[in-house]
Amino acid sequence: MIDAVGLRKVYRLKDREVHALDGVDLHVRQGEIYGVVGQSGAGKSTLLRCVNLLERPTGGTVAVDGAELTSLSGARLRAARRGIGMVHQHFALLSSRTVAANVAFPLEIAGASRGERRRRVGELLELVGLADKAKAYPAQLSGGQKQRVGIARALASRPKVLLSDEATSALDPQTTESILELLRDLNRELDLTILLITHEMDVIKRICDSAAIMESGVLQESGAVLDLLARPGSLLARSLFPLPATEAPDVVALTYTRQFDEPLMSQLTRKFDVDVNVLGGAVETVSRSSVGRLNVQIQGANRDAALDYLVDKGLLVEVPA
Ligand SMILES: Nc1ncnc2c1ncn2[C@@H]1O[C@H](COP(=O)(O)OP(=O)(O)OP(=O)(O)O)[C@@H](O)[C@H]1O
Repeated sequence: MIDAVGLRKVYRLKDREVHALDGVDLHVRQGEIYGVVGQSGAGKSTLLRCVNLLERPTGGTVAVDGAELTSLSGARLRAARRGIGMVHQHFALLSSRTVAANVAFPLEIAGASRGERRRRVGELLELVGLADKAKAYPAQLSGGQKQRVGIARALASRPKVLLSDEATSALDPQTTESILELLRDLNRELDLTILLITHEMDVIKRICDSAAIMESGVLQESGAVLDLLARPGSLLARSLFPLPATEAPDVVALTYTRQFDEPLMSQLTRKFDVDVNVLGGAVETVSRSSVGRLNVQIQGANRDAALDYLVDKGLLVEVPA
């Protein structure tokens, strides 16, 4: 749905150049939620702005829903952009307009009739759970409600793709949770493809199907979240499930990305006569799958056979960092 190839963006300042994007390949599939995570200055916002051509990349190509945006300009680019909605960290609402008028704004620009606008705004406010706030002004809303208005406005022109620029980072944890749930619901109900940028690992854990880790204008790793977690040395695994440092002997870091019906640890003890001691880690639901990453001390004469058994069962067995 989104294919960016070899994206580069260079800002030329008086005394130096900033390579904000340094050869980014990004492939977002139809209907998925894709999260790009990285620290401040990594290039996330630049990437988002280059995907919808709010900024023209210095090099590379961007195609969204089959249209190569980098080869378009003027009216044709504006038309293609209507298929891409965007939500912002600080909501970007017009304070002098009511909630309904904010949501209607892109429809006015697109030349929709008054009746059409009224009908569509009603549908959109219903969709984001704000049907009773149509006549309120932004200043009368909570942060979460403002973001719901931002999302309704972004969906006004029925885009297939939604770009989210840190949509939850100005919100408290509970409100964040409800906005993430809304994004997940919209993704499923409308088959909406969502590309979001965030510095919060939790956002990746909660709603993303795929993810990329960005640093210094480069995607360091990218792919389906569960595939990345199962990869040896995965940065995403280390960031989502940090394991405490340990000095204890014979410890392995175990990662698994599915639920096991059998009690693996007690099987190990029984089958191989080893001592098993879970020292730390976490088990959580990620991408609708049970994911565990644990530091486990395994000791005994048959330790190697026990580790081979875990590998055969599909667990990733690593020496902890
Ligand atoms: N208009 C601009 N002119 C010059 N440099 C810029 C411009 N926009 C971004 N940069 C630089 O490009 C790099 C990437 O910035 P970008 O805002 O994309 O990062 P980010 O990961 O989104 O960070 P944050 O989370 O803080 O927004 C930074 O070094 C930034 O200073």
